[in-house]
Amino acid sequence: MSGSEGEIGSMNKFKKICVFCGSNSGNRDVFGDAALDLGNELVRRKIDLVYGGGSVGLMGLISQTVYEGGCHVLGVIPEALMPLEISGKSVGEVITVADMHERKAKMAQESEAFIALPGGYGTMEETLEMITWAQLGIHKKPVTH
Ligand SMILES: CC(C)=CCNc1ncnc2c1ncn2[C@@H]1O[C@H](COP(=O)(O)O)[C@@H](O)[C@H]1O
Repeated sequence: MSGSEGEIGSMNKFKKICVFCGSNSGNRDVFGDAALDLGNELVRRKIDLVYGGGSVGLMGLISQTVYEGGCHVLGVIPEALMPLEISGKSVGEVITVADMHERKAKMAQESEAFIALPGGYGTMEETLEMITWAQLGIHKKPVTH
């Protein structure tokens, strides 16, 4: 977790944070470590998680960490992606939506800030959309990494 200290330092004022991250674990242990660290930090600060609803990769890791730590976990996933991104059981509350656009809008609506962890094109796309929405004044929520 890097980002500006100011934003991270004031993370306590948030109750629900959306995390964008990979649906894979990546090829270096540091990516998984970052997901575990952030998950534990959210738990320590009693902050609930909003995420893409997958049980695989870094998404699975952070959602399990936050859920097992006793905070609320809300996953938002398009029905068509469920076979791809949920293997076994996902944790917490899961909302199914019609498509990717609705997913991003719902995740944005449900959270007070956004954090990007390592990930692939999906993570990049979601993070950039939140940055451009902020730039356009569609929301005033911080986006960091
Ligand atoms: C159809 C359409 C408008 C696509 C725009 N593109 C996307 N919009 C929103 N989430 C995405 C998009 N592409 C991938 N994702 C999601 O981003 C998450 C992370 O993907 P990745 O492993 O970083 O790769 C996954 O849950 C994946 O489903």
